[in-house]
Amino acid sequence: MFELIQTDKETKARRGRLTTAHGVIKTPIFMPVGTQGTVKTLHPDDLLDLGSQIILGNTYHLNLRPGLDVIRAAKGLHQFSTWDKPILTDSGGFQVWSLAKLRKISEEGVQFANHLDGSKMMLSPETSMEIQATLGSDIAMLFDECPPYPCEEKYAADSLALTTRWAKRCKEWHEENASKIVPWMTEPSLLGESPMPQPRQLAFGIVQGSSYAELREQSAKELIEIGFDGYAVGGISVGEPEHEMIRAIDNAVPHLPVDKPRYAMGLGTPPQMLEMIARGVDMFDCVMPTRVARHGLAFTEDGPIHIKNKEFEFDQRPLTEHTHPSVARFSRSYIRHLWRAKEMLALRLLSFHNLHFYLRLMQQSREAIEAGTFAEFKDTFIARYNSHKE
Ligand SMILES: CNc1nc2cc(C(=O)NN)ccc2[nH]1
Repeated sequence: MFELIQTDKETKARRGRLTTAHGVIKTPIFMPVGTQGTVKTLHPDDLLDLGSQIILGNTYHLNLRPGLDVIRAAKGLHQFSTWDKPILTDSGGFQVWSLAKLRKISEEGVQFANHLDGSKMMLSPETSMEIQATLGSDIAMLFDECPPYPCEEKYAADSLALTTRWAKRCKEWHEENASKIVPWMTEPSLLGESPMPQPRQLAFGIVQGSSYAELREQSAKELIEIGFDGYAVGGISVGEPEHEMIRAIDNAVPHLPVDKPRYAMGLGTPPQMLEMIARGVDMFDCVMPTRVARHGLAFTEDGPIHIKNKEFEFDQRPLTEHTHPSVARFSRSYIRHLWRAKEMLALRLLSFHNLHFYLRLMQQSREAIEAGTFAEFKDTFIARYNSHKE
């Protein structure tokens, strides 16, 4: 599944290829987030124009709305959304913690009041994996407990022990049932040409352990013992300071197998991603590029800019000199006008631009690793990006 192509000499950065049923993914990679089956404001063709190789969907949201019957009738999320390249689905572990109310965690799973109408729902290792199999994602994430930050060591230890027991149940359910439920496994014609000899849904483990080094190591080792196609570092980007986030990666990644992908969940800013790539992380997902676009923020090589600022009133330059041609044709002055006039095109242009910025940064990182210049690329990019910080 994962071929490690090259490891940088000065850092732990690496270049790889992850083969999934719907396509081969070049890493390091950023995954645009399509929580409810769409990357907000963008058409699947926009994502192809941007060079997006894989997008993320959320089990919690899609199970809640439109619900499994609708997804099943459409023969899975690829058919439903018409995105026919790879999809990774998160398991709902994080959303239950961050979104739902009145959570009751038991050995069985998590009971909660959903964020839409407050009615009671339940997610368990088995139901989460069944939802992900019905969605037919290429990569399914195990159902875990994402501990709050900060939390006591005892809580973190008990939580990771639960996550490990749940990981076993996820793996058992997945091995037994995925091939009978994943639409493109029960009906191979849905998949067509695939780079995978025996196309199957991959399953990734999620390392927890909060901010405790020995717990992160323990979680990694227990998940490796169970055996997954890739390993995510979870329970990060949950409100902890940046140095804690980086420490969590330092405490987990060295214990993960070199020949499997590492995925930092829910992360992060351009500098944070480069720091993580230097530590051997291969995959990222974050709502930031599309979410901050909706707040009028555009990423640039000199740090983010708020397009509504007066300084751009007469600025005839494009958002950045390397932005996508379909955005470069518009001036900052025009996009500022659209934003202030509450024109929907502003949201689309800023979302498109920010995703392009993130995906181009990954492309530049892959090229720098290949050229053996990643350390210099990282330091130069971060220095310029932070130089304009007030
Ligand atoms: C935006 N921050 C953020 N942190 C995350 C953590 C997880 C996790 O631990 N899943 N089990 C998932 C998505 C996340 N997004």
